[in-house]
Amino acid sequence: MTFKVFVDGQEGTTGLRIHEYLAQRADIEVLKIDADKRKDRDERARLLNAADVAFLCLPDDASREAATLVTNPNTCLIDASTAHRTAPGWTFGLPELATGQRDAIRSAKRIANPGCHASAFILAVRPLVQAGLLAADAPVSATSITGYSGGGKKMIEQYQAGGNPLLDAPRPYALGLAHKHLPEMMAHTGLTNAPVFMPIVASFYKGLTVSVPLQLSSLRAGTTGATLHAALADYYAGERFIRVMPLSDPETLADGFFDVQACNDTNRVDLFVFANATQAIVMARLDNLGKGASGAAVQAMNVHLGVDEALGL
Ligand SMILES: NC(=O)C1=CN([C@@H]2O[C@H](COP(=O)(O)OP(=O)(O)OC[C@H]3O[C@@H](n4cnc5c(N)ncnc54)[C@H](OP(=O)(O)O)[C@@H]3O)[C@@H](O)[C@H]2O)C=CC1
Ligand SMILES: CC(=O)N[C@@H](CCC(=O)OP(=O)(O)O)C(=O)O
Repeated sequence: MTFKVFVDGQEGTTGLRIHEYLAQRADIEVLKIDADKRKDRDERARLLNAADVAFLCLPDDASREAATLVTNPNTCLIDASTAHRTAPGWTFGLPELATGQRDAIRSAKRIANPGCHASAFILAVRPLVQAGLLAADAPVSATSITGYSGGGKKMIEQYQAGGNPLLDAPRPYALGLAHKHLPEMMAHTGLTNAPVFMPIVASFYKGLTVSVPLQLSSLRAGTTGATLHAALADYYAGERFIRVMPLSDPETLADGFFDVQACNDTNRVDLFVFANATQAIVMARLDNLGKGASGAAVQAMNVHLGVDEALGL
């Protein structure tokens, strides 16, 4: 059986990466739009409605517009943008989120995929809230170190043009404390307060790690690093794309330093707990263009179509 797939935004960073995944597949027929028509509303509408699955790899407004163009009840939209991640009628495209999420993705026709920072944060924190180790109203903070491809074509051009010494150093941003991923981070972890979240973009292409610092005394009485680690290991037992790394293991570091790029070119998320007697840091590492975007979108398509979730990478 062959499935027809259209990528709206095929020339963008996420769209191009999805095409690379799809090119390896014998079960997918890619519907291509002519280069000069890629922003033509009628032609996009025609292809969106001809597709079994259409990926939206577009800015938020264009994604919202694309959703209004679909009249074919068979077309399943998988939106990589921020537009629909907490919108009613849309299913969150993170199969590992909770029991039942795969079934929800399988039956949904509107799937909103998580943001890259949000994927890492949610996968690290939700099991701790669900196990009752971290109170839903706890004050949580997080940082994220990300490669510049997370900023899409414009940011990639800036970094690759060279000549701007400001781009040589890591740059914290979203210091208005209102990053666009906060609503999905709250909605899908169960946290009732927005985390204090500071992302940092640095001069490397891709790779991302979210770190969540925790005082053990602020967690459920008696919680240790081992308790946190066991909660994550239990939650993700059997998940092919999630690896819970050994507790506080120096072997997972390179000469004592954490490697933010070690999940690149995979669809994997590595979860870490580093702890001492009083404190812990929970970390989640992924490829922002893999499990953070394009890999996750193809995985959601596979779950929806009921085909093997393997991505061939
Ligand atoms: N990069 C990443 O790591 C991640 C990105 N995302 C999200 O995925 C979406 C796409 O991001 P990304 O690929 O990085 O962005 P890019 O800027 O690299 O690509 C967006 C593409 O959409 C095209 N486009 C813009 N408006 C329209 C329109 N009206 N009709 C058709 N095409 C249009 C652009 O055209 P043109 O080439 O002319 O500019 C561009 O090719 C965004 O919402 C982003 O937030 C999600 C997770 C991670
Ligand atoms: C470096 C950088 O700018 N990264 C982007 C997130 C990329 C991502 O996950 O995308 P969407 O939520 O847009 O889909 C940011 O922090 O806004």
